[in-house]
Formats: sequence, C-alpha cells, structure tokens
Amino acid sequence: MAQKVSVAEIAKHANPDDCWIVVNGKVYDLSTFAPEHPGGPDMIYKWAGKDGSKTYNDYHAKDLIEKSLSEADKKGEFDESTVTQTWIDASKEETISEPDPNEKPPLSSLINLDDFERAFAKSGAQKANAYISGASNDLLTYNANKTFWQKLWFRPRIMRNVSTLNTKMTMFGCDVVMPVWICPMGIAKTAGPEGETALGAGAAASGIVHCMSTTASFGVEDILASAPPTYPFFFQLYVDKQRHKTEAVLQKLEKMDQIKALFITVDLAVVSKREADERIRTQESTSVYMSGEKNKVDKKGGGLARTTGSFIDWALSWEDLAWVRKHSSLAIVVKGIQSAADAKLALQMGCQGIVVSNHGGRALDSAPATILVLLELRRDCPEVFEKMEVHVDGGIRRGSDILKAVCLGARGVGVGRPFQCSVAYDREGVESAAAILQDELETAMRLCGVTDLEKVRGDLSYLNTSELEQYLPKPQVRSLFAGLRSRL
Ligand code: HEM
Ligand SMILES: Cc1cc2nc3c(=O)[nH]c(=O)nc-3n(C[C@H](O)[C@H](O)[C@H](O)COP(=O)(O)O)c2cc1C
Repeated sequence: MAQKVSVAEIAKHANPDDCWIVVNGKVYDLSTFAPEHPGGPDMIYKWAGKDGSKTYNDYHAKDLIEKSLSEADKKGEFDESTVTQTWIDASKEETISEPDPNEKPPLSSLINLDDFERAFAKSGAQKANAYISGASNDLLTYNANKTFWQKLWFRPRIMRNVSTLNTKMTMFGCDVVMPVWICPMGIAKTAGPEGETALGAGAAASGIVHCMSTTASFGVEDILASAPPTYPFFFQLYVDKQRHKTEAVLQKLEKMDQIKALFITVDLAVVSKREADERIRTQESTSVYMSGEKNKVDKKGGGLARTTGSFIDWALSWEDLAWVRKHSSLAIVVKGIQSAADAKLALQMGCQGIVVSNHGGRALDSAPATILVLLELRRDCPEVFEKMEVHVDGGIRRGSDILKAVCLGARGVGVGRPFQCSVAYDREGVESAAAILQDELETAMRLCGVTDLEKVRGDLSYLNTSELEQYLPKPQVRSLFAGLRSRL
C-alpha cells in the first residue's frame, strides 16, 4: 500500500455505498465491511470520507483493521500534505452520540436473529448495546462460536415424505415445542422495560423455556408470574462468595415448582475484560435485583458485568456440587463445560446435565468454539450423551444450527444475545424471534429429509464433520507435552 491518497480523493468516497476512511495514517475502503461491522454500520458511515482514527482507537486494537480487511480494501497511505482546515474540523466531530430510538426498525422487518442484534445496535442505548453485544478481549471466541457452526455441513437425504414433522423434545422433564432455551442473561432491562418478564412470557407463548439469571433485573417471582402458573423455567446460579446468600436462594427455589433445573455457571470465576462495555463510563446506576449489586465506574472503566459481578465466588470447585445438592433437589446442570475431561467429571459427580458453553465468548478469550467442544465430546466420551443431558450454546443463530446440534447428540440449545435484543420489542419481539427459529428449524429438517428431531438425536449420518475435525485437540499434542508436564 505505497500509493498516497489525497484529502480531495477521499472526500469523493463519502457515502455508505462508497465509504473510504482514514485510520492511523492509512486509507481504507470500508464499503463492503461496514454492513457487517459488529459495532453497527453507522459507527463506520459516520466517518465516511473523514479521519476516524480517534473513534477507531477508542474501541479497537491498533492492528485489527489491517488484519480484518482484504488487500483490495487498503487504498494507500494518507497524504498528510493535502490536509485542509475543513478536513481537520470535520474529523473533530463529537465521537459519542446516542442512537435515535426512532430509528428502531419495525418488528415485521426483522426476518432473522442477526436482524434483532442489528436493530438493537441501531436504536438501543450505546451502553446497553456495548454490554449485550460485547465479549472478552479480542472477540476471538465470540467470533469463532458463530463462524464454526458454519463449518459444519449437512448430508441431506431426499424424497423422505416430509409433509409432517416433529420438532418436540423433552429437556429436564419439560416438554418443549422445539429444543431451545433462552440463555440466562443479566440485566435484561437494559434492552427494554419488560426485561426478563418479556423473556419469560415470550418463551411460554412459544413453547420453549427461559433460563433466568442470578443477575436478572427482576425478582424470581416477577419473572415466574410472566408465564402461566405451571409453565416451566430453569434457574441459572452464580455461587456467591458469601455462601449463605446462595443457600438462601436455593431454599427459596425449593418452594417454586415452576423451576425445573439449576444451571450452575462455572466458566466465569472472574468477570473478564469486555472492552466495549468498559469504555462507556456511565454514572447511571443500574442494579442487579437479586444480589443488590450496583454498577460503578473505576480505574479499569465502566464495565457493567464486571462491576456488578464481583460477588461471584472464584473458590468454587467440583467438591462444592455436594454442597449444592445438600441444599437443592433440582436437576443440577453444569454450564460452561469446555473439554471432554470436564464433561466426564460432571458425569462422575452425578450431574443431570451439562451445557457446553464459553459464556458466548464473554469469559476466556481463545477458549474453543462450542461446536468444537461438542464434537470433542462425541469423539472422546460419547457415553455422556446417553447418561446425562448435553446442551450447547454460543453463536446459535439459525434453525439449521439447532438441527446440527441435535444430530451431534445435544438435547437442547441455548440462544442468547438475539433474544436479549428482542426485548426491545417487548414480549412480541421474543415471540417473533422464537417463531423465526421454529420456522427455520422446520425448513432445515424438511430439506435434510428429517421428520422427527428426537429420532435423529446423535445421528451423525446427516452431518459432514470433516472441516471441523482438523481443529480438534489432537491426542499426539497431549503426549508431546506429557514429558514436560511430568518434570514440572
Ligand atoms: C475493519 C475493522 C474493524 C473491525 C474488525 C471492527 C470490529 C468491531 C467489533 C467486533 C465491535 C464490537 C465490540 C463489542 O460489541 O464489544 C466494534 C465496535 C465498534 N466499532 Fe469497530 N471495527 C472495525 C472498524 C471500525 C472503524 C473504522 C470505526 C470508526 C471509525 C469503528 C468504530 C466502532 C465503534 C464506535 C464501536 C462501538 C460500538 C458500541 O459499542 O456502541 N470500528 N467494532
Ligand atoms: C448480555 C448477556 C448477559 C449474560 N449474563 C449471563 C448470566 O448472568 N449468567 C450466565 O450464566 N450467562 C450469562 N451470559 C451468557 C449466556 O448465558 C450464554 O452463554 C451466551 O450468551 C450464549 O451465546 P450467544 O449470545 O452467542 O447465543 C450472558 C450473555 C449476554 C450476552
């Protein structure tokens, strides 16, 4: 990229369809990338034909843009000698402005789950969007979760009479219309005033289950009341450093017949660094209903999850499952399994289920994509799929992803961010997102020649896993390091 590009030339490319931006002394064509920009296209369009370095550097690692764009999109060096006062003034524009809530697209225009996230990025408060869409450090695991589902291919069968279908499944004793649960996500009120009550009501209306979070913005009673009196829910537990507080929660849950399983989250011993969230230092007080924690701003930034999550006990260990069992008769599900070794341990400890999860890329960055872990379990401990319920979440955005997970042996899948964003449209939004998934699942089944989801659970004959197999941890790598480990 030796060529020098002048201010006059850049100014000719100042609209969404033809969008050049200067970042750190280099000129980039972001026209193709902008619609897929995870922070929303408007963040890019705002700088079309200008110098966006300040904003870019506020949110991104310096070399990200170089690594992300193709050579064809790198237009050359910025020619500093052509700078004018008008150019300097234009590039000084205020860098943070709240999106306009009136920009919210109508619900009927959202036709896939990504649309819900994009709509929220456009019309939700910046802080809320940073909290919900964000993930740890360089977003490696977040991005891998999504893209690795796309590396698993189907092997469809044809002429199977797909006129009638069964998408039903049983998850922890609950009959569901399709094997989907809405992930536990903290502070859903950040997305819309109905918060978790929209998730509860929407799940019930759609025949799926909502797993409510310990860090919900509403109390358990309010969330349960959003659904018919006997409708099932799951409860996600963060173990509190003050164990008596967790014991009190467990005691309370014992009296609530609607709660059918306890998902204990184990992948977040400490809340990770989510930079988009940290950078927006809001003083506005947001509180977590159940723990009473309030968000704050400190030296590290204003991360909502981090500043409200310090109560989580990092001393939690496998032995503590016996303590949980003493205080709860619910099905115990370990959420955050990231290896076959830990899946086997969960089985040995008598758990009723596991969730293969990395917190949607919000815990350890560089943790493996969840689809890879599911595949590792199939290879290294296939017995876990029969002896307990195996679930998976992370990057599941299509009905076809659900079918893939079930064919690998999963009994259910969790879907996170799109549902949180759907809360911006209240319970109708949640129902609409679920209906899209149901419709896509049915279409994928019909086109794959599958008529009964329960019957194909664990049936690898519908899948081509070859592309993914190269990414699985290899036994020889383990033996390569075995000697070293034994010396340490
Ligand atoms: C091709 C290079 C780029 C990549 C790969 C990229 C990637 C991302 C990602 C992954 C996020 C989401 C962070 C999160 O939700 O936690 C984000 C947010 C953001 N990006 Fe970029 N970006 C790029 C270029 C740019 C440029 C050129 C600008 C502006 C000049 C920009 C401005 C922003 C802003 C302001 C946000 C925060 C949005 C919010 O949280 O409300 N990005 N970007
Ligand atoms: C805004 C937000 C809040 C979350 N809060 C929690 C939580 O309180 N407890 C928990 O176990 N997981 C939490 N998670 C992780 C989700 O339960 C789930 O593992 C993840 O979102 C799945 O990935 P996906 O968003 O790509 O579907 C949260 C995720 C998001 C996006």
